[in-house]
Amino acid sequence: MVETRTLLDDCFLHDKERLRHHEALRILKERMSCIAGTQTVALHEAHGRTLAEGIIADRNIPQNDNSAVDGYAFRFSDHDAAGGFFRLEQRIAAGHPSEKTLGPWGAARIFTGAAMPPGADTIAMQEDCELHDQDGKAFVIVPTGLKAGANRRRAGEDVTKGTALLSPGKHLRPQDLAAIASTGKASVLVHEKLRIGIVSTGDEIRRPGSDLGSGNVYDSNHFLLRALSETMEAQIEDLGVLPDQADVIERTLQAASQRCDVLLTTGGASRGEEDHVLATLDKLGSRHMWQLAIKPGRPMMFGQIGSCVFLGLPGNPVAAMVCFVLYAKPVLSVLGGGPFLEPRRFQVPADFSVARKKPDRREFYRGILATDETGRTVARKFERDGSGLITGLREADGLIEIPEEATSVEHGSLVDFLPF
Ligand SMILES: Nc1nc2c(c(=O)[nH]1)N[C@H]1C(S)=C(S)[C@@H](COP(=O)(O)OP(=O)(O)OC[C@H]3O[C@@H](n4cnc5c(N)ncnc54)[C@H](O)[C@@H]3O)O[C@H]1N2
Ligand code: MOO
Repeated sequence: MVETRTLLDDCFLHDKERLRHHEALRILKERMSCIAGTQTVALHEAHGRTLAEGIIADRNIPQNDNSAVDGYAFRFSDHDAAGGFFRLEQRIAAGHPSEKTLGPWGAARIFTGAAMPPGADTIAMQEDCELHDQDGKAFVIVPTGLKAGANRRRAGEDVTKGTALLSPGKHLRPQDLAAIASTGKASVLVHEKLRIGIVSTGDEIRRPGSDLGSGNVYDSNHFLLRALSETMEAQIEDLGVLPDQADVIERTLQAASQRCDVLLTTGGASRGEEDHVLATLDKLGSRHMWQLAIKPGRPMMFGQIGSCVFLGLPGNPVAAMVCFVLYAKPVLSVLGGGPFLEPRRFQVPADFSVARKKPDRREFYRGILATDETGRTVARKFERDGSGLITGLREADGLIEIPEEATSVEHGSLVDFLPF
């Protein structure tokens, strides 16, 4: 009798037993810590780097009370008695503070950013004032209706002395550099860049610029992963395209693991006998995780060869990018001294529906943000699901995340959107 066998044609049949997304994150969080050293760099070289020291303001910012406008500074309590008629006594430009206290009913010509003279507390904008000359003396007529303290920027109103501005682990953005500069620091302690070796695998893979024979595919993943890694301030080592040969893969990964902090591979993560990356990781090091209950990206693997962290991403480009965003990026951030940088999520109404989704796995669709007829921001789904379709990645603004328990998506229901 011929035995019938249930087809495993749907390779996601066993998602119940697979490691779930949140468990994978827990394992990664538990096992990861900073491995990057530190170095001091000039502030202009610190953009995108990971801060390795805390930044505390050791002075008030701004340092002095100063004017927010070009105009006339006066003592508010003088206004009514003077009938708004002030003697012009001083002229104060930015960078040229005055030590002279305003006399009674006195005013100072003042410019934006200039320190307030002692005694003054309020500034009238020049457009609201009138100049008057009497017996060769200059006066300014200040209108009524201003509030005490108008147009004055207080010392320390941005930051008061002693405030902690930035903590270690911060990925420095342009506005963070502005904040550091405002404290007077010219250099900053940051973490060294991680050395990341990037490997493509597969006999069919060719580098752009070379001829494409029948059955060949250009190496998109190298450029995808390289650029994604560079957003994490990495020092990239291009380990090229390795053939589907166990001995070559073994030799290359073994040697690279001694030089690199992290190895990022793509392809060969699955179970086929031509998929040698998994076997090599098992042989040379240890595997901490493989096969996740997600789509795409299921064959993602994580382990180590010696002290080198190993991130084995699937060969399909969409799966490679999804795995990078979900797992590799937070890991690289932690290794480099930063936080576990999970993607941000916000909820948007779905401008699509899915009649049937398999339970027990988390799915990530390529999502496009659009505006519907009522002006609301909604998420559209790139209509095709294939994990090899770079077009979906190119058109997408981010990923739409559908949780394990969902079995369908209704049009108009709120879905999580993870912007790229
Ligand atoms: N029998 C099964 N087959 C497959 C399974 C499975 O469970 N059972 N899983 C599928 C899933 S899901 C994925 S994802 C892929 C992952 O496979 P690998 O990581 O082993 O990747 P490859 O087989 O080497 O390649 C898959 C696909 O991607 C193309 N590729 C590979 N590298 C690149 C590159 N650098 N640039 C552009 N494209 C690349 C490759 O040509 C293949 O088409 O396995 C499924 N199969
Ligand atoms: O996990 Mo694979 O990602 O779908 O093609």
